[in-house]
Amino acid sequence: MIRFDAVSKNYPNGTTAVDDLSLELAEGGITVLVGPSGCGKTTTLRMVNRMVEPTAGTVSLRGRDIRDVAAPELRRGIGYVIQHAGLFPHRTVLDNIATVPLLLGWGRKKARARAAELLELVGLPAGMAKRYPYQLSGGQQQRVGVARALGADPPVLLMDEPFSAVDPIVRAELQTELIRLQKELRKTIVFVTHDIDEAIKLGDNIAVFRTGGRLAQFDSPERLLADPADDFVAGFVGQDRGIRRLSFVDAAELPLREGRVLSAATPVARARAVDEPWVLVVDGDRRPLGWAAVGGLPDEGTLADAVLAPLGHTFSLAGDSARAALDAALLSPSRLAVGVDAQGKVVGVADAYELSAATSGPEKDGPSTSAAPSGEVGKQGPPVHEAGEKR
Ligand SMILES: Nc1ncnc2c1ncn2[C@@H]1O[C@H](COP(=O)(O)OP(=O)(O)OP(=O)(O)O)[C@@H](O)[C@H]1O
Repeated sequence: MIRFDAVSKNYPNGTTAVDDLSLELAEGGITVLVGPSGCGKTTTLRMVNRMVEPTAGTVSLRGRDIRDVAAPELRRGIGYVIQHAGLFPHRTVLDNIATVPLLLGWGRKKARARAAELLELVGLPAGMAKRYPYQLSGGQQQRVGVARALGADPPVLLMDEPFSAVDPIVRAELQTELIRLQKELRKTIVFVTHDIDEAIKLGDNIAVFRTGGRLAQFDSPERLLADPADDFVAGFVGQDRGIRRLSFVDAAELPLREGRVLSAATPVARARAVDEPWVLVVDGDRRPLGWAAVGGLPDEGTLADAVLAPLGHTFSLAGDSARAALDAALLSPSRLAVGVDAQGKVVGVADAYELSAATSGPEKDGPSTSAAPSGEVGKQGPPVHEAGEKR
């Protein structure tokens, strides 16, 4: 766990880069520092590995004041990834990745074996090992940068706008890759970005800074979207936060109706009795076949005789979010979304209005239950801000 206690950084020219920051970053989670240019994100990050020394206050790592640890020793436990990867141009990919193990005196063979392992871990083919950085794309270089930072398996990873220099598609791939890696590695990651969407996608917790190096809000992405602390945070989070909040609501929690789901063997008279403009027709196994417009049903027979409108997308109750459900409803001819279980069998349907009610989600003023890091907080000295707390 990384903790900032009343930390400030003032430069001799009078700039306050970070102003009285108290913050506790959860172990094994991704904390994103986000905010407009010049708000002190990089300075905050660099105070963790002593590239920048605070003017006031204390930074501690797992309960130990980092000033008590010699900088080289401290940095052995902290990987560092920067924009443009910062690879050594005259060294091969493999030697770049092996840099830290070699510095630690692992011996060439062991260091290279570790580097080959890491190359695979970050999703690059073994054939790239002998290339030089200029022979790689920007996205591949960033992957090598991540592999190099993981060289000595450090528990902490500092990432300073690592994906900012690549195009949006590669950037999305790298973000997904980082989420995959993190599931496996459980590092304590501090990630700087000025992109709120990246912050929301990656962060277990997000610290939003305002100009002048002041913390505006520290919260989980869900809470940030649901309850921004003030107009600055609301403006920074963006206009469509209502829709984006739905990404954090599990589709399994949505209210579904079963009455509008009828088997193909149902007589049309019974379908009319449902008194809804559309019914969903399913087969004997509850697999969806399509939509029947009740006004257009034949006079007699069963729903098997009806002309069905195409089903559109379904959403899965075993893994999708409410956002996928709302999308399915908006694209459906019936404006209803079809929820299926892991086997693809229909559980029920929900309309767009009911789905949008899911945005009323978590309580407005209570503390976050999903992401607040635990630990000894605020026992002495100034209050330390945990995720979920309003400033
Ligand atoms: N060595 C320095 N001397 C004087 N001022 C500095 C120094 N380093 C940073 N600053 C100032 O401190 C403030 C915070 O800088 P920092 O790089 O931490 O911001 P940032 O939020 O990471 O910005 P960006 O998103 O543009 O990278 C800025 O006003 C910057 O100009």
